[in-house]
Amino acid sequence: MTKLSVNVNKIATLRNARGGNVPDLVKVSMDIERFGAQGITIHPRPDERHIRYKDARDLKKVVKTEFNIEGNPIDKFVDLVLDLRPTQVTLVPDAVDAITSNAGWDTIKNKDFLVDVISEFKRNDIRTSIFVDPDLKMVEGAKATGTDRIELYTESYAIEFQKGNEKGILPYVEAARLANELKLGINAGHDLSLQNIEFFAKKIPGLLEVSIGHALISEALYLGLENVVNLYLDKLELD
Ligand SMILES: CC(=O)[C@@H](O)[C@H](O)COP(=O)(O)O
Ligand SMILES: NCC(=O)COP(=O)(O)O
Repeated sequence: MTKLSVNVNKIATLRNARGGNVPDLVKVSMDIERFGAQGITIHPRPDERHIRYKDARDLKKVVKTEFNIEGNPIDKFVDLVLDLRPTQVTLVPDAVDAITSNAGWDTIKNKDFLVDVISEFKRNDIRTSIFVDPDLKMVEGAKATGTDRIELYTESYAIEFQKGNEKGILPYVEAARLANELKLGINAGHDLSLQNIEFFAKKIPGLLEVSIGHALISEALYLGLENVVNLYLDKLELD
């Protein structure tokens, strides 16, 4: 079975828009676990525009399922992860000013760096995953870094699926087959949604975990809006 780890970055984005604590990230994360999700993912970025480093510390105290912290392993991030020891760290090579993650690692060019940082996390009993495009050379390169898992970067699959092109899955199937042969665990994420997740999970052999945030939180809004609008209307029916 594939585990669902919910990325709560967008809850923090909404909270930060007003400066208070609504919605309460810790409560929402605990509720998400209560509703059955098997993990909570956060991706603190250097500018802390959504998840703050303090959020990571607060969540560590309450998350009972798998806690996955994603990010570019700059010193500050590495220190945070070594201090909190989440279940899993996912290394993502994003630029400081990236709007969102937009590429996987070049696991060949960055091999020495990745070997160092991954071995440090593994010495501390933290499972490692690295974000990669569905490219066989990058999957082979990932194996050479010593990582436990890869996270397949699914944006191009999501774009192709949206256009009705199911063949967009093919590079992912090939990459997953190779990862299975190499005994690398397989995670996946980015732009997965209620529309495209079922086909992806059905086609990818050995898919261990998906982390989903942007679409899932948006879908929660859409699917909850009618209920909430009606709750307000009930309150306003005063006579
Ligand atoms: C690695 C990945 O694809 C996600 O972590 C994504 O980058 C979410 O980050 P944002 O919420 O900042 O877009
Ligand atoms: N690792 C991917 C992730 O955590 C969520 O990505 P997205 O669903 O917000 O695109």
